[in-house]
Amino acid sequence: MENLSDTAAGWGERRDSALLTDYYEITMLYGFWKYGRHEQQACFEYFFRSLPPHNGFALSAGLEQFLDFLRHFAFNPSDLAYLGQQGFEPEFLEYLAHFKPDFDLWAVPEGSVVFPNEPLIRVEGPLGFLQLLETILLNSLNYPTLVATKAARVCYAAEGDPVMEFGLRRAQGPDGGLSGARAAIIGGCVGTSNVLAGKLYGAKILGTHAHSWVMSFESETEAFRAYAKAFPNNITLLVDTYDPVNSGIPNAITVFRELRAQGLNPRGSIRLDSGDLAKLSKEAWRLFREAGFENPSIVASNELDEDLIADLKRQGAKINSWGVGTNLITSRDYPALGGVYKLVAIHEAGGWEPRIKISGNITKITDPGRKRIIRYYDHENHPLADLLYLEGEPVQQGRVKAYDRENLQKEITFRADHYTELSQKMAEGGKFTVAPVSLPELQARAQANLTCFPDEYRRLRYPQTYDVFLSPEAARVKHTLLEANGFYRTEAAGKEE
Ligand SMILES: Nc1ncnc2c1ncn2[C@@H]1O[C@H](COP(=O)(O)OP(=O)(O)OP(=O)(O)O)[C@@H](O)[C@H]1O
Ligand SMILES: O=P(O)(O)OC[C@H]1O[C@H](OP(=O)(O)OP(=O)(O)O)[C@H](O)[C@@H]1O
Ligand SMILES: O=C(O)c1cccnc1
Repeated sequence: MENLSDTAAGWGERRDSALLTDYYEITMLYGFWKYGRHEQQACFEYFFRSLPPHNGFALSAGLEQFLDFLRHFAFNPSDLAYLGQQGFEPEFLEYLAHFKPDFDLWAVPEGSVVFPNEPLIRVEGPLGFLQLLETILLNSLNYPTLVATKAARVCYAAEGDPVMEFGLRRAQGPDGGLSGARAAIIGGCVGTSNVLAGKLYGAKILGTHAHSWVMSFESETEAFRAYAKAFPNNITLLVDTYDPVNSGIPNAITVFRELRAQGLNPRGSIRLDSGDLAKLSKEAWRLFREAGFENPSIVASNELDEDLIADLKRQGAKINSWGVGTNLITSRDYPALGGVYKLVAIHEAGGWEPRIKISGNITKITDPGRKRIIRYYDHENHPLADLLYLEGEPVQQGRVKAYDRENLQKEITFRADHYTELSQKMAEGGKFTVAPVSLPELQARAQANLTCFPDEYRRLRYPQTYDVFLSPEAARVKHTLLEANGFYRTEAAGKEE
């Protein structure tokens, strides 16, 4: 197996990633090619239908990984040989060998606050190629968006205290550990314990030490002293291997005092990883202050999540730094974002024709047409609502008329001060028109976007629902297609005579 490369996103450069797809994408591509339909222009959009429970928003992430995949997309000779063994004919393999991706792409930048049913990516190009993109696009976006969203909640609960991402050891495989760490940083974590994520993405690497370090020495003090000698300027001592109050904390204080006696100026930093974190942190705070350490750093870890952190805050815990692993990187309470990729328009002789997917479940009926997302704000720059406009439709200003996605009869009007467009054009004719953005910039962007939203959308329980509406033209087209597909027709009751 090849190693991950050391470029910004890494795994996109694997030479066999064109096969990282579901088999049916390739059989459909074959079918389109066989019937000469593969070059027909189509438009697909990526969106998710619902937020994780209790979430008022999501934070987009993973786009760079998808773009990296696209930048390197190619079928290599061994991929083609493998597909040949599966029975695909040589002419098809020849077509794949010279596959030149040609597409236009619009996307909401990473680190944006987004909501259900918004087209986070819109891609236009040959039907065959766009179909092939479905699986890898969903795979690239769904998980990072979930983890970035979770991280934003965890950091919100921590009220500005630094949160370190500690999840690699319990992540879903090496790639979960990597893309999860990247997403956690976008969501607000100050750094990660994942060293490769530091190298690949420029994430800050951070850490303390394990219980095994202490257990490997004859005494706890000896262990602390040895660690302090190796890293005199920056240590956090893990104090719960034996007995935090009677042993770990006093021994850590002894070692920090020794550093002081050597002329150093340690803040005094410990990690608590078990027991009653509120009670122990208060006790540690008191003992450090009595020993003349005015502002000790008290790190907590142990199966933390946003609810537990909020609860510890409520209890007045004297914790000022958090290490969060498993629950964040696995998004344990909601392990998959159900993002989907749907055909919304197809280019026929007369131009673009919108397409709709009908469902008995009204929330699953798609919004037809090639769309843009417009976010409206009030005069204090607080977002009011997002509207999905059709491409080419004029954007309303001032008094805005909008329609409920599921009940098109319902018209909503509101007054807006200004608006922004969320999606940006990122590729034209298969060529990328934007450069990758650094991880610190993505984190800063996410923070700025999040703080635009008032607390009621961000609180951890029963957040206010943010509205996503259809524009007048998007609603009209949806209504027309629903009508054409018999959606409003009701079956006559009773039997025919
Ligand atoms: N004050 C507190 N309020 C609420 N939850 C807490 C508090 N202190 C700790 N917890 C959480 O309770 C859970 C259980 O922690 P606890 O230390 O009892 O078990 P443990 O991990 O098995 O400990 P040990 O390693 O000593 O066996 C953890 O998720 C921990 O973060
Ligand atoms: O609880 P999480 O949120 O997943 O955070 C990471 C956990 O991983 C480590 O424990 P582990 O028992 O693996 O190793 P240790 O000996 O260093 O404690 C660490 O001490 C945390 O408890
Ligand atoms: O550095 C740490 O303290 C750390 C790293 C990974 C998992 N748990 C803790």
